[in-house]
Amino acid sequence: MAAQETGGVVDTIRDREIGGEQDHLDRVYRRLEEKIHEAEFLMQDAARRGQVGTPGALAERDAQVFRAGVHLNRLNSEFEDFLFGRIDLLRGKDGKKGPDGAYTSVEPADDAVRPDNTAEIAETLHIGRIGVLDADYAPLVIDWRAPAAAPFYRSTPVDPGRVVRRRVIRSKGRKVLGVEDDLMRPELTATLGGAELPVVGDGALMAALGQARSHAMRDIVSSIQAEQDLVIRAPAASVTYVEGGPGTGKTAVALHRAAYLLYQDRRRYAGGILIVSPTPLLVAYTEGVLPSLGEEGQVAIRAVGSLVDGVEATAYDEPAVARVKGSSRMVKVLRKAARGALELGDAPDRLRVVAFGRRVELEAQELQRIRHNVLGGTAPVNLLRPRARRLLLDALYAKTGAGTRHTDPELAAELRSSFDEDVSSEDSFTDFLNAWWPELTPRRVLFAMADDKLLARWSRRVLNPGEVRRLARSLRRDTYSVHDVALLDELQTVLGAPARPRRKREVDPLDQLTGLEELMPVREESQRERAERLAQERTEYAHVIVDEAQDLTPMQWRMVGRRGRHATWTVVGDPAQSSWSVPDEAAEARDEALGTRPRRRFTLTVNYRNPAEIAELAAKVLALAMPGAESPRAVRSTGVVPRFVALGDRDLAETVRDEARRLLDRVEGTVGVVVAMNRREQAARWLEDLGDRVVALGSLEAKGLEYDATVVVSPAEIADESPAGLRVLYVALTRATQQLTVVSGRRDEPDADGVPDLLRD
Ligand SMILES: Nc1ncnc2c1ncn2[C@@H]1O[C@H](COP(=O)(O)OP(=O)(O)OP(=O)(O)O)[C@@H](O)[C@H]1O
Repeated sequence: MAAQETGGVVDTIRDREIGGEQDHLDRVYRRLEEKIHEAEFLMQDAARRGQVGTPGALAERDAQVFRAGVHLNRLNSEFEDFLFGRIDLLRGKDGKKGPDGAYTSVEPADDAVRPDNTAEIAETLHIGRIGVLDADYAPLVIDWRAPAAAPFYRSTPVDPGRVVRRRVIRSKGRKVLGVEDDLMRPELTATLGGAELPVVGDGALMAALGQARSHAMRDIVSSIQAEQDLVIRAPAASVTYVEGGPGTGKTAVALHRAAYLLYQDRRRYAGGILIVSPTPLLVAYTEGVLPSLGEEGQVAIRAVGSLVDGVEATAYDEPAVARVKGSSRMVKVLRKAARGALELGDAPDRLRVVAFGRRVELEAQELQRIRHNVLGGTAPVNLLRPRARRLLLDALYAKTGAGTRHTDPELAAELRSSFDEDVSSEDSFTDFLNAWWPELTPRRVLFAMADDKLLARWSRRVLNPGEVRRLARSLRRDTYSVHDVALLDELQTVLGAPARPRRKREVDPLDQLTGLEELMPVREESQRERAERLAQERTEYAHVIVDEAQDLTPMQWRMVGRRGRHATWTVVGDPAQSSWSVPDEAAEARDEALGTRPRRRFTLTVNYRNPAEIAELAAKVLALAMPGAESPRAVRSTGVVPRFVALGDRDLAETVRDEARRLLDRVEGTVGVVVAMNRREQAARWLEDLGDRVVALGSLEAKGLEYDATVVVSPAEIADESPAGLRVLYVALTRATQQLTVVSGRRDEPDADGVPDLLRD
């Protein structure tokens, strides 16, 4: 027996407690199996009814297929740690139960604790990824998002509510591996079924934080902290605004909030949740979290460079160009360019048609006047084409003099309509219109802006000559940059989508039911097609979550704003990590995107990522980057101080390789090497043969990511990259969960210990 082998009383208690949880988990799985059989039976029954074919039977079949499909889909998903928590509670103030079968009151009854500080546990709840009721509707597992699960996250020794003991259960598949307890009321002697309530382990949070990191973020569902839980469960009305320093869990909280909102109101969020992330790397790092929480389908995680369909931009502009492209001054330039690009078609300078048997012409000046007239308003350029066509016909008709020849209005109207019909079917007219008022695409206009002379004309009094030159040059590249995407999106609005005949949707009887995104095996293919079509057609979302919001430029805010005009929002960010150099301008664009919706503000204060030793070093840069800003409190310390390395007589490549190799030997998980943006290709080559645990990153790509260990290469180079360089350096220094090495380049002026000038006291 394990208890005898190790010989400790503690281990005996631990084993007994693990055994108890194992019994519970076994009951849960037995119940899940029953539910799966039930669902399978329903599916078969539905299939039989389908053959009857009367309308009533078909409708009932659809409803049954739907319900059974939902069950099967949920139950068939194998979760690593399906059941992860438990709370033992005192009797509540009232005896009322909620829909999940648990008592609702948060506060204990006045007499729940006896005068001698003893109490009886009145209710035990197990918390898991989905809710499971037993055959008598008693809760076997409470969904982590249900109100009854909130005390699992909210209870603290200062404000324990009814919770006496909070337990995190670690399991793999069907086997319970361990338990970790926290006592919320250590002063109490509580009993459960007559026996004293035991306490095992020393805290689940620390165990989670110390684990090695991989290239995929893990969910934090078993260790969400109270201040984070308040954000996750904040009501969805209007704007939830969250600030917090590096590592305070903003990204994790945003993802868990998406899952929570879907649970709360699936029907409302069938309109889709959009999560905007700064880089494809962060998308890849975080996209597994929602599926692990049992949510897929309704949430789109998109990098800010991939928000426009058909474009996946990863290239970065040099800071001076990015500053122009991101600025709201571009709105004016783009409006002018969209109108100016009309003139670039190869239309002849006169329009000549044959009507009523003779030639009718419009001269260049007349055409110019018509164009000017049509463009008078602010309507989208492509949508003005029908108006341009009509004014051309008006002018041609006036030239024929036919309008004055007939006084009978009916006859005149008939004549006019046959004129319109004849002329507009003439090739000479349609060819002219196509060239003179071409259907413009955002790409075509942006391409036209790559011409210095044209751009100078369109940006007169908005951009200076140096800005024009740099912008035009950057647009001559053959790939789009991340900042170009917001320009393309703005142009789409300025141009308007050309009118297309609407595709008629086939009628789907299941449309009347909610939650269809939870796939049903029998209809899997058509459901997927439907989801894809919906995603393609979707240009607006019911809820928009912006991660790393401090980095959005004004033009990007406009782009994101258009996707959530009627949405509620969750905006998470940290001004101290902003890589955008004109924060006031971005704040203005953000306020415009969010409109006048009221904001509920939250601040996260605890750094769960960096050990205190690394956080302390980063705080020095924070003091330079944003004097007076407060660092979040690091929750743990490892005793390993950051290492400083100067080049000496070795070169940078060799030094960085050696340091990366050294860290690979010291940590189990990943190593990130952060360099200035213009060194990223070079750094990738340095690390080529060190395996896939190590990654080279440009400073801007490090956003939001984390590694067991990091090498930050030449702080001075990173800081000098742009006006926001110190804040970017702050980001780079806060990526490690265990160890940090700083390599100084020539520019860093390291002291005798290798500490670069920027990081000295
Ligand atoms: N309650 C928690 N329990 C366990 N781990 C947590 C908790 N909160 C945060 N973490 C972990 O801390 C790390 C940092 O979280 P996250 O990336 O969400 O922070 P962030 O505020 O977005 O950071 P940054 O601003 O630097 O991008 C992650 O590994 C996350 O899993």
